[in-house]
Amino acid sequence: MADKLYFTGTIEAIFFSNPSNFYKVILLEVTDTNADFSDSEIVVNGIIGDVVEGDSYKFYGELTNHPKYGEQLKVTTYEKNVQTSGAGLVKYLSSDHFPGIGQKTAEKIVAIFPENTIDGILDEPERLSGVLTDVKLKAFVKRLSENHGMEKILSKLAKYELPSKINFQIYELYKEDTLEVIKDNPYQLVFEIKGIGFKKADKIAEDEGISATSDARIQAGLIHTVLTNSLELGDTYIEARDLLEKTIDLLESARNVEILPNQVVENINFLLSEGKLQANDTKIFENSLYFAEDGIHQRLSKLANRIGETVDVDKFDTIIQEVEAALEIRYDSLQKDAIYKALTHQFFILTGGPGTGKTTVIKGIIRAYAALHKVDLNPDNYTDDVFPIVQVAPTGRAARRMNELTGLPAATIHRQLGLNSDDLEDDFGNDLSGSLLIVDEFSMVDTWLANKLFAAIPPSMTVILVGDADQLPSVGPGQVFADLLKIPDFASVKLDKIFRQGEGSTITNLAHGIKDGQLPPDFTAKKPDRSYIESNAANIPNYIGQIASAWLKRGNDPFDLQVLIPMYKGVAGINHVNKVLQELFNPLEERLEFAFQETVFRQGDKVLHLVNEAALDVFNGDIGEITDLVPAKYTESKQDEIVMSFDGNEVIYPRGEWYKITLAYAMSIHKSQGSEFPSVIVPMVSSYSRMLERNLLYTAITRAKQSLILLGESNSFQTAVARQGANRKTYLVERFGVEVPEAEAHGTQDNESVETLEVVEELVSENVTTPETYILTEENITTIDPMIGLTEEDVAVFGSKFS
Ligand SMILES: Nc1ncnc2c1ncn2[C@@H]1O[C@H](COP(=O)(O)OP(=O)(O)OP(=O)(O)O)[C@@H](O)[C@H]1O
Repeated sequence: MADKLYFTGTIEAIFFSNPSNFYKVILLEVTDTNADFSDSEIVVNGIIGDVVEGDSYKFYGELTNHPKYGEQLKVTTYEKNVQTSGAGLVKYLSSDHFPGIGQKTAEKIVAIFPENTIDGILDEPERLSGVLTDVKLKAFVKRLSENHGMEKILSKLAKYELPSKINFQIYELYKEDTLEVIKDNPYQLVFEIKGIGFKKADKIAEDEGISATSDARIQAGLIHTVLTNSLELGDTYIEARDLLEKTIDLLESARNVEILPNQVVENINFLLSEGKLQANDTKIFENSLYFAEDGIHQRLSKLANRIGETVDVDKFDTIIQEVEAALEIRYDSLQKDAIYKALTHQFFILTGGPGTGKTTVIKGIIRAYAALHKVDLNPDNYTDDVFPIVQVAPTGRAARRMNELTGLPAATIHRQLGLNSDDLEDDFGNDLSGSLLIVDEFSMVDTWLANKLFAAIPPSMTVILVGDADQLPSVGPGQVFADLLKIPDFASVKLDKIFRQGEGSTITNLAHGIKDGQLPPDFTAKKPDRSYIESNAANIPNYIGQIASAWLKRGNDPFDLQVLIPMYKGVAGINHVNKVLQELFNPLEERLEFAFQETVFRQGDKVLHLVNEAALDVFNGDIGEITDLVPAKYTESKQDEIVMSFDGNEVIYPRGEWYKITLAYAMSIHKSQGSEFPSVIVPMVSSYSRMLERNLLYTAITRAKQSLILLGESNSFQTAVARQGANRKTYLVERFGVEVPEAEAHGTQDNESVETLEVVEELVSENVTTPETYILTEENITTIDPMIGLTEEDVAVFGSKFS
């Protein structure tokens, strides 16, 4: 094997340092290298620990050639380069690194450890007791291990072949105990280090000779199974029987060993007795989910038990008449009932499909509430006090829509609570202030977030949850909205009359049909606002390309056309369709583009934000536009940077943050929840297989505001409508003392979280045409198989409103 490529030298400057992941960009003055490299300096980048400017290091890695900045070293490992010669060592030990050690003392130290000086001191510091006082020796050894311990430990960690970023995380957590922890119980890593799963820890344990039937292994397998089961299926618990079976499966297949069920049961009991798992009868819960469900139960019980306001019927009638006059509308009796209940209960739930008047009712509730409580609805008049009406939604787009429709402030739940990150379990954020809370799109809120939200509600606040229970459940575990609707103690109204019908919308009717399990016989017929095109999976990208071309030809805004697809991979998957649409809507021309993983980003691209970033005011599901690409040499971060605008909010991400965005010409149906688009294309083909479910199709279709094209195989649409996703297993309803029929209480294995499937899909390579082999360019779009050519009429559905 060839020698590892290295560069030794002094750090001249640290250009960039990201404290959260140790990514650094460094300028190194080269003193030695085994590479064919003639410059005196090189830029070194990668995951690098605490290095000091002016000190000397040896970096190993590979040379990469940056088109603009030339050769750079991408670091895999590195070590501190301490001179081993006597004079160099004396100089080092008497340097500023070690206060209190002068040249004479340094010489004495080197005399005691002439060879392997640093390791020698660290291993046997007591040998220096004649040279340094106890106090000085302690301080010296501490400084020395701070300077060298990290590299030493990291170099030992290298044998486990974990990514260096994870090695740093491990070191950060355990410091000098790192190697001991890994040797004694590597399974601890599974629970404490993000990025280490059971299988990785198990591999380390095997290397360390830990028995495959050890209790530590079984316990780790159990906890892993309980949590992954919830993340994959969306359930908040697992039946003990299933836990036993799945854990034995995991433990036996990972290390080819027989695991005795009795031992697993003993360990379940042990974990329960230690409080590391929770149980209700035979239902076993991961701790955070158990306590979140319990928290929701306790908080809502208190809220719902509080007596609401009494409102005199005549007075209500007068108020409603005023509201109707102001909004120029006449509420029907169910809508009026909803407004009345909202005013007279501390906790109220409003549900209904698209176009049934949820927003219209919310507007009514706000106005009636303001009239009843003499609330000034002009937020500008509240300079000292908080505005009493708090509107929140789980996504940025949904919050913005609330704001547009009601004209009053609205924020994401994360922002309102001051939660900065998605994954800080214990971060409960701020308490809310105000007297009326309205939460829209509540079906998207998972068990964890619901608990945090309810925990923040002050006792006197009136709470209204709004949503559509027929949409997809939350991505995270639970089905809080659907569950709360089953609890008779809670006041709720289900709106079912479609009001949008009168406006010539057939999309709304189609959506209601699908929700009720019926695809109308005319679903393939051409309507003013929707059309249907039959296509197999392979032709989907071609059709989408043709529709998009026609869309452009008509002078429409590319951002108004949204493709919604259930899967990422495959020829008809999101990734491929995004490439097709990017080539069409935003071809490269003579401009710059930045490559990132499988994607390229260009100025003008439509991008989707994938995580919540409350500090920057961008959230999961937000759609933005790339407004500029700035090469590293012009940026302070010394990394390439992408500048984006999310509805006017400018966000700049250096390369290290690009995993938070992706192209958005096509996006997953899950990510589209809470958003609406003028025109939507929804493909459905049998290759989406298990994803085909009624609430998935329903959610996709209800995103379309003005026009919709259904594209695919009619039997796939039929399958989706027929397949009703099973209920998730949750214990929330029972906590309120409500009995749940057996059939409903048990979800089925089919109820696999689609989001998880999407993630799994990204990991498992499929035997399908890869996007690379199938990129459509502008030339070949026009030479698409004429058999599937679209007629003008086919695409007219998208043109009518603009032409
Ligand atoms: N009582 C009513 N009389 C007449 N029109 C109504 C009535 N209620 C609602 N509408 C109209 O129906 C349309 C849909 O109402 P709204 O937007 O409130 O429904 P929604 O349930 O919020 O729909 P979506 O969930 O699709 O946004 C609107 O144009 C609204 O003005």
